[in-house]
Amino acid sequence: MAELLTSAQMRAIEGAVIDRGAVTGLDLMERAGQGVVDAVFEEWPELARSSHRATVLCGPGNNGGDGFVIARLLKQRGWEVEVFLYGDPAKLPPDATVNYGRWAELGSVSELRKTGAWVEPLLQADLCVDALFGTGLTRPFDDDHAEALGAYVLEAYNNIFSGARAPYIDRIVAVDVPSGLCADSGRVLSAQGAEETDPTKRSGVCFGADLTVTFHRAKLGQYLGEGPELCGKLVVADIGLWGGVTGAPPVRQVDAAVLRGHGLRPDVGKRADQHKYSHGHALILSGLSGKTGAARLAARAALRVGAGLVTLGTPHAAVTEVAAQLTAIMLREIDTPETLTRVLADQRLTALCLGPGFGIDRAREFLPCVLAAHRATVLDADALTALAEGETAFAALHDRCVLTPHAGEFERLFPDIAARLAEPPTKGPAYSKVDATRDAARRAGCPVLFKGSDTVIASPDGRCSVNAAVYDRAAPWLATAGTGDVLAGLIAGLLARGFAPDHAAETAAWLHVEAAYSFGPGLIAEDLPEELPTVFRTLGL
Ligand SMILES: NC(=O)C1=CN([C@@H]2O[C@H](COP(=O)(O)OP(=O)(O)OC[C@H]3O[C@@H](n4cnc5c(N)ncnc54)[C@H](O)[C@@H]3O)[C@@H](O)[C@H]2O)[C@@H](O)CC1
Ligand SMILES: Nc1ncnc2c1ncn2[C@@H]1O[C@H](COP(=O)(O)OP(=O)(O)O)[C@@H](O)[C@H]1O
Ligand SMILES: [K+]
Repeated sequence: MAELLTSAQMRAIEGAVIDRGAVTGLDLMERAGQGVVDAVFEEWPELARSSHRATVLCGPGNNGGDGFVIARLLKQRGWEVEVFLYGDPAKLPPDATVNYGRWAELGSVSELRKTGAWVEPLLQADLCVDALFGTGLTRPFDDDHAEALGAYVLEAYNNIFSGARAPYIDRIVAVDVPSGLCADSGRVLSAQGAEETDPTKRSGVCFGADLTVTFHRAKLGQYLGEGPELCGKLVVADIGLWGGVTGAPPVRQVDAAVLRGHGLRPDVGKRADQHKYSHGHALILSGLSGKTGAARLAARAALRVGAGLVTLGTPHAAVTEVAAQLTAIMLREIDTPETLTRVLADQRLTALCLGPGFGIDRAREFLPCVLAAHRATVLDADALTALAEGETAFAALHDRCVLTPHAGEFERLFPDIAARLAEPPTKGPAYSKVDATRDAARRAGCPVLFKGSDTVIASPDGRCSVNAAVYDRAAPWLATAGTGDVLAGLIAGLLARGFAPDHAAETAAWLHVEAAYSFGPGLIAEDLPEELPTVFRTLGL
């Protein structure tokens, strides 16, 4: 189980190990610098074969200290190295001061000025080392430097609005975090109101990288928001620290190990002595005629993920349409909330799914009855919109519900939280999608799965995980109509099987991306459930 750390958690882990006298900050800085050099040669083996030219940009804190170590290690290999410092050498923290001194015996340090004298060497370098700011970034670049950096970053190499990159610098490695990116939120810090005077400052300035080498554990901001794109590729270097987060629940990265813990074991959690009713019965409520596709997708996903039985609760007018397209999935006519209440008297129905293609008016009508049933329930799509309208319905949410909003639905459900998340981040650590989802889950009293390529799942007690489809798990072809309905169905199927709501959400989100990744480009929503058997087999589940 991988924990994703905040800056404060990383500092606490480092501090605890140093306090025990097991290692010094200087040792850690040396290992960090070495870790970056090793990762650079691993990524670009051509650089290891002979000496080259590097420009190292150092900042005023320990990130800059790492930069001085890297400069020295490269110089010792015969490289031509130019070092620029942003800040006053007299104000460097102690370990960075030591490494500044060690470097000063080998080469000079120029001031990183607004004049941009550093831009020319940077353009000619084979490697640019960004050691300006790491986990200590607390505010956006100061105006004068932002001007120089901004002009350069935006125009010459990394246009963060269009994502276009000019091919000026071959290789940029970020030490720990791309400078300008908040390590906790994955957001680029920007000056308040800057966009009013200068549109190029709207998203702030960040030094995007081809490779980011972080230490001990990945940081949250490397998996959220703009983080993955700006990090390029992410490598975690072991610098001999140990220990994890204490106190508050850590944010975990969902992975196969987490899933096994949730019950998705080699037999997919099923035993030979069990029968279909041992694996639960999911009821997916379908929309009206012409709108039944979403619920059918969800139902198929629920069945594929292992629910013993799946029934589509279908309005009378849509029965023929739905019946024509079902085989293993069962059908039950449900026209009114009263009928639903009668159907739910059968306690073998272990999970419900309301929302996909259901229609907002009908969702409004059915929601009270669905919530009153106190079953494990996924609320998605139209059910979320209906939920956002009524305080009574919201108050009826219980801890066996799972809410699965995309950004638009999240804004409708939690307007104040969404507004806070939308504010330009001017200070680090900035309010993040993790913070927002945790706040939402606390208010709702049930797990919330906030969708996106950086899906966040939070529970009311603060437990939280991230299922990010980024780096080597990127599956942008998931952004196609109906994939959200499949996700709702996967959660419903797992709830039916008895998974706890947060475990069902995590497991479903992970399988959803695995299935998309396994299928590849060209994917449409229908393909996702059909890809699950391959995913299970590949994983040895
Ligand atoms: N925590 C750890 O265990 C380790 C940390 N190391 C390095 O230390 C870094 C953290 O060091 P620091 O906490 O000193 O933080 P940073 O080096 O990231 O920067 C903090 C300094 O920059 C200033 N600052 C922040 N935002 C600024 C802005 N916009 N303009 C001008 N100045 C600004 C702060 O006032 C402070 O002086 C990590 O990112 C990593 O590179 C490594 O040496 C290895 C171990
Ligand atoms: N770029 C992306 N990378 C990975 N997953 C994505 C991306 N864009 C969307 N998704 C996922 O696809 C699904 C889309 O759901 P949703 O927006 O509800 O669509 P729909 O209503 O059409 O089913 C979500 O699970 C979301 O996390
Ligand atoms: K950096």
